[in-house]
Amino acid sequence: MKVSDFLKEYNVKLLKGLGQNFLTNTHIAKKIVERADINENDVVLEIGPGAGTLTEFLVLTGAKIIAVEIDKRLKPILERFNKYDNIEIIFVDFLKFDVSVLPKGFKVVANIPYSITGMILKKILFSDFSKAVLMVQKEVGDRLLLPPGADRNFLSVVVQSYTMVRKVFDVSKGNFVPRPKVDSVVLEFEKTEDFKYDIKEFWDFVSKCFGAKRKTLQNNLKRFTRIECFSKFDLKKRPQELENEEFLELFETFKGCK
Ligand SMILES: C[S@@+](CC[C@H](N)C(=O)[O-])C[C@H]1O[C@@H](n2cnc3c(N)ncnc32)[C@H](O)[C@@H]1O
Repeated sequence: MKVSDFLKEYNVKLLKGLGQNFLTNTHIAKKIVERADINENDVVLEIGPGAGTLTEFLVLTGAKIIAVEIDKRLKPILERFNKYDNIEIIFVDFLKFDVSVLPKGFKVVANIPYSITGMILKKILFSDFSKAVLMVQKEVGDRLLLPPGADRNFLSVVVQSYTMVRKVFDVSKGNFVPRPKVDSVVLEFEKTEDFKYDIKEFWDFVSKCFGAKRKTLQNNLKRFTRIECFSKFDLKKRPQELENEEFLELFETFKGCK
């Protein structure tokens, strides 16, 4: 059955506030799932299965699928997966879901609700995931990939420092119901083994460095640390101009500066 048929049959009106633009193109869903390179020993988290377009392909991989959906109205539509024993659908707000119950190295595949992208990324990055294939709003995804000098934000720095992040493909508005105002992009994040810091501390540090993006590093740093420690850096630069490696050096210096 098509997504629109499910919605009609179960009389579900999609809610903008929950980012409910459901993917209708099954070729795209298949390609997203293939990109995650899933085998039957994997545990895969899906955030927001919606009407189950991605879930259909996830469940066929034979991996253990944990799908976390906030909207209980979708229960009757998702009940068709009850016939599989490798899927568990949990109706709860993902932001309140305890990801520590998932085994180390779990994967994430999701077309996420765009209004909470930052919070979802934070939760994934702070978890024991190994790889995530996520559809996000195109503008947000493209910004995550920006190199130094461009209009990037603290999330671009954190994500590029902590993971190998790559663009998979663009997805245009016409592939969803209802049709959203924005285009989308699928990104792949692979955790790198060589990041030697505490990701939570690094996230906090980079976010503070970008506190006032238009201001110099000096002006940002002096609000929360002793500026004398950073004499070897060019603090006249703005945070978005720094190379990722420079941010790591800056963080190293910050840690030694307390
Ligand atoms: C963009 S839709 C994607 C639906 C489906 N995966 C697809 O690709 O068609 C986002 C989904 O996330 C769900 N959602 C929104 N906020 C959520 C939250 N905090 N926790 C879990 N699911 C959420 C929505 O109800 C919706 O099903």
